Amino acid sequence: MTAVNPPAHTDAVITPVGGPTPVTNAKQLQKPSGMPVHKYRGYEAVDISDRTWPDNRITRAPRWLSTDLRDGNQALIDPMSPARKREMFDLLVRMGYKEIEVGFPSSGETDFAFVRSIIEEGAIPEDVTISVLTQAREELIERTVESLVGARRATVHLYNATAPTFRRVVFRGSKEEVKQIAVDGTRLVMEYADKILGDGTIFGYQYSPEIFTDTELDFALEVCEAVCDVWQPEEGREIILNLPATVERSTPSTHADRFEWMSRNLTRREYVCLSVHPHNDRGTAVAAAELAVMAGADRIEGCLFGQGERTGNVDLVTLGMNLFSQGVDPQIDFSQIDEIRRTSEYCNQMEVHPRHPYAGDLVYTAFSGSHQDAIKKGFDAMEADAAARGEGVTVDDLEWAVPYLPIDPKDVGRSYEAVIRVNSQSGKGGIAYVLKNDHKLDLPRRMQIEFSRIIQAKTDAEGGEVTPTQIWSTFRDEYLPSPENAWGRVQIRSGQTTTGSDGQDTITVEATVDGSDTVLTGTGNGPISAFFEALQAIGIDARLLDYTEHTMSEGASAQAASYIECAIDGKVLWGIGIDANTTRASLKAVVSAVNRATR
Ligand SMILES: CC(=O)SCCNC(=O)CCNC(=O)[C@H](O)C(C)(C)COP(=O)(O)OP(=O)(O)OC[C@H]1O[C@@H](n2cnc3c(N)ncnc32)[C@H](O)[C@@H]1OP(=O)(O)O
Ligand SMILES: CC(C)C(=O)C(=O)O
Ligand SMILES: [Mg+2]
Repeated sequence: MTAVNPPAHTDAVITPVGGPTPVTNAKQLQKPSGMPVHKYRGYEAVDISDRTWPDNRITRAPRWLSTDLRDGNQALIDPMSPARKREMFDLLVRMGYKEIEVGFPSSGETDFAFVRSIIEEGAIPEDVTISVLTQAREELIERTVESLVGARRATVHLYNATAPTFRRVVFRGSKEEVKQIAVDGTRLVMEYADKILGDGTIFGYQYSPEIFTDTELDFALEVCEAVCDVWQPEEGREIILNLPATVERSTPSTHADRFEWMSRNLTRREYVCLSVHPHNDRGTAVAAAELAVMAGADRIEGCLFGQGERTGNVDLVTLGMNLFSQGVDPQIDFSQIDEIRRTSEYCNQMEVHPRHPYAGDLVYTAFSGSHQDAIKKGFDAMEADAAARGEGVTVDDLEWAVPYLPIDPKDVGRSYEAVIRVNSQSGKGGIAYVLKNDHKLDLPRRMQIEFSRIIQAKTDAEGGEVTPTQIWSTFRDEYLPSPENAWGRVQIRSGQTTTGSDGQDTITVEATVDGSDTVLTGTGNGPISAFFEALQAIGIDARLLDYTEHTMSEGASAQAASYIECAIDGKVLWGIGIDANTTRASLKAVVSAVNRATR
């Protein structure tokens, strides 16, 4: 039998002659979109076939700069008020950022006053460098430097666009003229810093060829070199060259090629701090930053949760946590990620998406059955591994190995509560996890299956999520009805077992059966079989299929949980009993199953 491909761009569906299954070739079914692709062209690759970055590994944290208060702030619908700016600044300091871009002081009074306030109020720790951005225009540079008076460590960051369209459209100048803007700007920064700032300020300089991503590489290099000629970097006098993906335009790999090329070709490289500043227009800023570091970048600029112009700056939280999850200390404290998120949401007046990596509400939650099953097994295996390692070893001492959870949610201050949530996509593992985690009940596998069918019926009927509280109340009602809400034929009040010289157990149980007080007696080779015999007297034919028990806590008052699988009048059912005494627990489990059989 041969399937014949249909001509391209037709709706044809191939139906092999005589074949039972119609075959569709999805590729052949795709059609031109009709969108104006002719308006765009591919990004130019870099001639660097001997690239080395793919073999590099990131083994330590890069230098970080948070630009939440500048690039993040300039992109907000409502820029931060002074109070919100201060909250953000204090948060960044608490988290451990040592380089913080605090604003664009020449933009107006708000930013200028904010910079003054953190300097004058002593809010900047000794080891934190603040930086401020300016265009390469003299009056703006002067005002910018003025804002820094009294700062212990401060960097002026100067930018001008260098890409062809910007040369033509914005500056309406030649390459030489655009380079001159950067050169003159650098000189002016140095002159004003000399004039305005005293010796008490450790002064640094950063230059960004804006739109680096669309700038010819050799021209970007030429401008950076010209800027270095003015600043004269040397031992103890670094220059930060920040190569921004002002608009993200290429794959992260091409971006990395450009970084490797720049890193190789810069003279005075050892005195240059090469910095990457990716925006997220293609949705790949995180990868672009990581690959740029592999390609030689020393420093990353970004914002918490990817705030910033358009699609945002690169997300510093994801980058830091990516390192953490690989066993590399990000040197930033993310251990209270919800507090970081709340503060950031307050300052930016924008919500973090529930699926945001590491921080979203749902990112440590599994709804689906197979995920829940694997997660529960993962937690169980880690506990078993810790126990096997001996006294005092806990799960926290082991390498994290829970499926579907890239990190331990506890490490970022999350509880395990939300790890498993139950809806119509869930299976037994998730429900069993909730019972074990919240109520210390470790259900046997077949009982998990039985109870998950009960929950499944509920989710199918009602839709939506079943909360842990609802799971527990359904479980209690089904297997462990309280005396106040008792239902079923049999309720036991007390029981006694005696063992005869022949080894047989005789049981006497005071019970209420069908509403009447009764004493049931029976004999067997154990209390359970004796109880089964006693039940025969009231017409219940029960047979034990499986039995398991475990303690629920430690200490003298420990409760035990017994699980019993019985065949009762042709039905196979589980029951559970909880009691400090294991025999009583197992009798209660039998009653639980018996009552369910007739419910
Ligand atoms: C990619 C980035 O994120 S860059 C940072 C962007 N952030 C901001 O712009 C926020 C703060 N900015 C502001 O508040 C204002 O832009 C100000 C107050 C600084 C300046 O405002 P204005 O004086 O009105 O100028 P405006 O910003 O519109 O810039 C236009 C002029 O500056 C020139 N210019 C733009 N960027 C630069 C630069 N980096 N260096 C030198 N000149 C520049 C333009 O060519 C234009 O010149 P022209 O008037 O001769 O045509
Ligand atoms: C000012 C520069 C660094 C910038 O924010 C950008 O180019 O995105
Ligand atoms: Mg930017």
